[in-house]
Amino acid sequence: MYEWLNNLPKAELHLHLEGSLEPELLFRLAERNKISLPWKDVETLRQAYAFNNLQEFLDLYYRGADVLRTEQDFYDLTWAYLQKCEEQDVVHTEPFFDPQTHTDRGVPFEAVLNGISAALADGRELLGISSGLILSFLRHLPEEAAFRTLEQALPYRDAFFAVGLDSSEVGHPPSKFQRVFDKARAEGLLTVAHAGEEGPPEYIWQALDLLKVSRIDHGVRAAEDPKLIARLIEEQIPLTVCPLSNTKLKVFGDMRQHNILDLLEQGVKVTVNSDDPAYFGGYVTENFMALHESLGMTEEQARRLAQNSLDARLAY
Ligand SMILES: Nc1ncnc2[nH]cnc12
Ligand SMILES: [Zn+2]
Repeated sequence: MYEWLNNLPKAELHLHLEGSLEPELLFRLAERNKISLPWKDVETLRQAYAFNNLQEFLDLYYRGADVLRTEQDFYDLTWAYLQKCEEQDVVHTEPFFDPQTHTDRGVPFEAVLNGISAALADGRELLGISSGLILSFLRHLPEEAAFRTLEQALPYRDAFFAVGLDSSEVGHPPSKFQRVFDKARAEGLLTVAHAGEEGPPEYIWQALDLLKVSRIDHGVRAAEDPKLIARLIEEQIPLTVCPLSNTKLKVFGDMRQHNILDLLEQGVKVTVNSDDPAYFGGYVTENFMALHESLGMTEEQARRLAQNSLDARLAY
């Protein structure tokens, strides 16, 4: 089944480039940039990947991202991810990057964007993988900081097609960023947002009504609100679901409790994605495989999930 799932052409629509930083590359970049790390080796770092919630993960994710300093680092990070895409028949990807994670440490915005963009261009040319980049704001930071990031990014408007919203969800509702997203849409950008990962269904309503998103990232807590589920089905709003992430961050206690196949059978446009594969134990095929092993996902369901991912693309 693994090979069959691996060979299924698919799109990945929820992937944080910083979350694809494998421990081996993290150590190599630390050495290249002469940064000392608190972990003695790759194995010790991997052992630290045990999380009870989103925040515990984010603390380590931001710590890991500190080894990314130069344009070449961002190129290498993105290129390594694209090689995984090639291995797993991901024919199209719409990754996120979090500029504030880097600019707040003094890394120039241009180094981040140019490194990522150059790798995505090579991915298109050398691997035949189409892509579109999403600039994501960190929701635990103030609205003002998101505005500054958008202003900084607008001169490079052609390098990304949408804005997103990620980081610590609870206590930072989409409404906090309504004006920033209004500005982004006025500039012709599309919008997406993480909502209903740890946060309540109300945050999904806000993402739809206030941020006017084209997709919801995660959205699994929509299942608690029948009216919301009816709307997602009626409007065929895609959810970019990340099964391994949800179990590693204890959104679901166990993969056997995951609701993705129930949502699929109800008619919700769900897709399968890896979120932060270096931290959660697998890329997109491993996420499909977990659904097969724990939920009995059939080949027919896998085909529908893969087709949903191709249908839910926003960048061409
Ligand atoms: N799953 C996730 N939720 C929120 N912010 C994130 N940043 C990276 N991964 C994330
Ligand atoms: Zn995410």
